[in-house]
Amino acid sequence: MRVVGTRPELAAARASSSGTVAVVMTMGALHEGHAALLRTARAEADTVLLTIFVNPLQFGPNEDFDRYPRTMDADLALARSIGVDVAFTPPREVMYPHGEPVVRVNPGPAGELYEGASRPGFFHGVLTVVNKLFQLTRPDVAYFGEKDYQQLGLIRAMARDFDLPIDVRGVPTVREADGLALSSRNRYLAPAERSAALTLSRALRAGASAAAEGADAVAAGLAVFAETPEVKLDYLVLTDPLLGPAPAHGPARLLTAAWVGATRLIDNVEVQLP
Ligand SMILES: Nc1ncnc2c1ncn2[C@@H]1O[C@H](COP(=O)(O)OP(=O)(O)OP(=O)(O)O)[C@@H](O)[C@H]1O
Ligand SMILES: CC(C)(CO)[C@@H](O)C(=O)[O-]
Ligand code: BAL
Repeated sequence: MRVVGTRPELAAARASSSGTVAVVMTMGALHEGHAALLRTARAEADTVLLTIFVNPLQFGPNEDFDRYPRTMDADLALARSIGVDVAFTPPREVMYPHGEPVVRVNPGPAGELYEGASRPGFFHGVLTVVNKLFQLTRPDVAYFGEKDYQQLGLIRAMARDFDLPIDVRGVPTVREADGLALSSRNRYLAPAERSAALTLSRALRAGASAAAEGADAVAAGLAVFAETPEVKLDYLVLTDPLLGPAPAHGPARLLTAAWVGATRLIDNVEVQLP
């Protein structure tokens, strides 16, 4: 595996890549969710490129940029064990050589909902860095997790609307045995918070079961949140698979975000409306 941190090194590594090139973008602190993306890429593409960059542009002024976990040595060891070909680990000056970008990708109205409503500017920051990393890595295919479902949808929309010749593929959410969606931010949780964090996946499962029986998915999920008042619900919404209004029948998506102590977690599940 080649580890590169500059644009010329990345360009050289990219130029010598053969066949289908896949990219997996991350902010590091890799876990089995990231590993699933990398293994899928390894199985489906000839060259696998991993990017590790904690993007300051997508963090609000009071968010956790400074304390975001950074575990580079372990990340590179995991990537090596999966057979990643190139790891791009740019410092901030390499990604943003001219300082804060003046022009940013506008995520449109869907970027103002849910995560965008709670984290103003979040999707502008995400799509801007994803667009830059697409330009720098020029992949044929890119893998993103369904755990960040709204992010996946907006990246797909950006690829379509900006005519990017990139196949954006979603990978199902990897969970702990008890249902908690893996997330780098889980490592912030104290033991009691780790138990309370199960409220998110329990509420989503309750919502999905209720919906399958023709009952109200959101009401069923809210009932679960009500049992754990120490978990502060941000949103619990039923949408169509493209994040539009919930359909009357067929596939839908139930999305949630909540605060467990000082840690904000998100999760979502597919729901079938009879
Ligand atoms: N549990 C998971 N299952 C599948 N994909 C995941 C999972 N967690 C993260 N990913 C995906 O990995 C990629 C990189 O995500 P990121 O580095 O932000 O990790 P994260 O665990 O989501 O971190 P955070 O806790 O900061 O949200 C994204 O495409 C994200 O959707
Ligand atoms: C896509 C991403 C790497 C952009 O910084 C980030 O939002 C993430 O890790 O999901
Ligand atoms: N996992 C998406 C990136 C973020 O929450 O900042």
